[in-house]
Amino acid sequence: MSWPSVPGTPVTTPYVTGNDNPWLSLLNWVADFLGLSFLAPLFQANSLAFNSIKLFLLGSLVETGRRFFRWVYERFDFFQYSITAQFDEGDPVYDWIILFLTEKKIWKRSRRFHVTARSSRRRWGISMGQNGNANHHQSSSFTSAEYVPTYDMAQLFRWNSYWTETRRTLHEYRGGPVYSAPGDHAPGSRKLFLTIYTRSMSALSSFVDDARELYQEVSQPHVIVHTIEQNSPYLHGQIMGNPWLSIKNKARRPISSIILPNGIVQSLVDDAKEFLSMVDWYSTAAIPHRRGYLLHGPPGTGKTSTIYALAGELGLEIYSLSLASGHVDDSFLQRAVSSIPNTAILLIEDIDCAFTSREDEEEEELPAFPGMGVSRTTKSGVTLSGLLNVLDGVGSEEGKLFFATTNYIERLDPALLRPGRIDRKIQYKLSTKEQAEALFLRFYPPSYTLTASEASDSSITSTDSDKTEKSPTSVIIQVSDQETRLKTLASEFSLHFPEHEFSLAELQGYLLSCKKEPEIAVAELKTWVEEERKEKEERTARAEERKIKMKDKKDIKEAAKLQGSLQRLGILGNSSETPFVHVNGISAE
Ligand SMILES: Nc1ncnc2c1ncn2[C@@H]1O[C@H](COP(=O)(O)OP(=O)(O)OP(=O)(O)O)[C@@H](O)[C@H]1O
Repeated sequence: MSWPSVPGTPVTTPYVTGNDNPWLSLLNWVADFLGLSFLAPLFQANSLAFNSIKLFLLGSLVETGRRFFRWVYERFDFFQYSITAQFDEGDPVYDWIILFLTEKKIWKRSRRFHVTARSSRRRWGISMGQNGNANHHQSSSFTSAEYVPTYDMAQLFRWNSYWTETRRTLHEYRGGPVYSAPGDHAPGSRKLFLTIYTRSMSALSSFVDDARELYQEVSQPHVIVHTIEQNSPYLHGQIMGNPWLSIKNKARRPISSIILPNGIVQSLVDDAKEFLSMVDWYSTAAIPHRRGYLLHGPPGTGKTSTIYALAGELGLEIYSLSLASGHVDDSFLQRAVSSIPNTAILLIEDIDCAFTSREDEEEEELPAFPGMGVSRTTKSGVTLSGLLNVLDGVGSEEGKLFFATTNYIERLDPALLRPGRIDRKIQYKLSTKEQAEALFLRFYPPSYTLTASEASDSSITSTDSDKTEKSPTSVIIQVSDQETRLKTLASEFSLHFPEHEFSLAELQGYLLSCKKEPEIAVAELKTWVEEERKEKEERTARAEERKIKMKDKKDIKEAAKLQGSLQRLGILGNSSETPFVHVNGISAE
């Protein structure tokens, strides 16, 4: 093969003619073309330079071809035979998919597991039975460990007759790669990639739908609570993204277990249900689709419990945020709220902690309710205007229920309380007699409670006669007798219970001390009340004492400041002549 000579270039005689070697001919021609014919002597057949250049050219050709095919593949649908989706941790869909993978036993080929003790934190792990069999969901075992597949290697499986592949990325954060289990707290974000080998987009959406349905089914007995951990790098602004990484499963609490007077709970449930069902009305009336509730009152009166029970009743997930941390600032709050999915509950507990005025700081040593002890003020990085912007902003719309709780409603700015931000305020009070009676009856269900004779016999060693089987009729008569007895005891209990003095949480604590013995609970109520009163009085006295001390310290500081100013102005003589400042027996120079 011979290559044409380049016009205008002197014809040189190649050191070796390329007649018998097309590569050599090509090289000589290229060298001539570029005016580098002086390199021709290097191009000898089988020389090192010749072979290297040949390899280089071959590699370049292959790489160019690969890039060209990739370019064509990416631009023309016809060649594409897979769909890849990315799911980011913190987003609810990520959880749906991880659960789905666990349920479909994709983990079976996994060779890496993150093993932890089982807790309320949700990880979608597998607990192994003694025989090595795996259960996917939370089993009742308290002690079992949880095996969470890391999904760090690509896993190929069949789903609905499609070949599907999943892979989780290894994320890097501060000097090194870190693997962590799904649903776990870890620095940095994790991503899950799902590839379905099909051209049909509907395959992906039905995969996600299947995963969502399974998630809803599995989550039903729980209320899911999303929180942000205190040491989260998201919180400290090191990483941007969805910060709701800590997820907890709480046992669902029936709404009927919340004991409040005057049908408050039912009216709250009706209100929230109506709100959720009126999306169209809100959009027609051009009103942002959100609703705010403030639950206020003494601690232990059931504010948080009401919100959790309501979330269970409505099937909503809770995104709970504390503004008390100094690390939460306006921009973080904005980011956190805007990454909450539509139709969810945003809960801010103890909202008063965020903004404490100077007067409040001085007042803070005073207990808000008798015997409550001193309140502590926590500084937050969130400003009132930052919070108002978030509540009014785009991220807070779209079916969001906003709940805030506080023990100090008087500390809240009126701007926060205006309708549109807080639409309903519900006051919680210390327990009434009716609440105490209802709690008593809830505490002693007839089937769990010892009959009077059993209670008195409980100390006697059991004999064979105890084990004699009772007929069903006698059991029914016993249970109904027991009910009557418990009702009588409950009304006696409420008769001796002092109204509006104790919270239901306090009463619950007392009843827990005599779990199965209602008679004892009634008999010892008076003693408990007296002891509690004494303790509360002591606590209040201590708080008062502390308050007086604080006030004195403040007065001394101010007096010393005034004295200094007077000295500087020459109104008082030098320090040796200066009288001491005395306040309540405490003195300062
Ligand atoms: N009204 C109530 N109905 C049923 N249980 C209640 C009620 N009030 C308190 N409890 C019980 O007392 C405990 C504490 O209640 P909860 O945390 O809801 O009080 P809270 O008002 O939110 O307190 P805090 O203001 O300190 O956050 C819970 O275990 C709950 O079961």
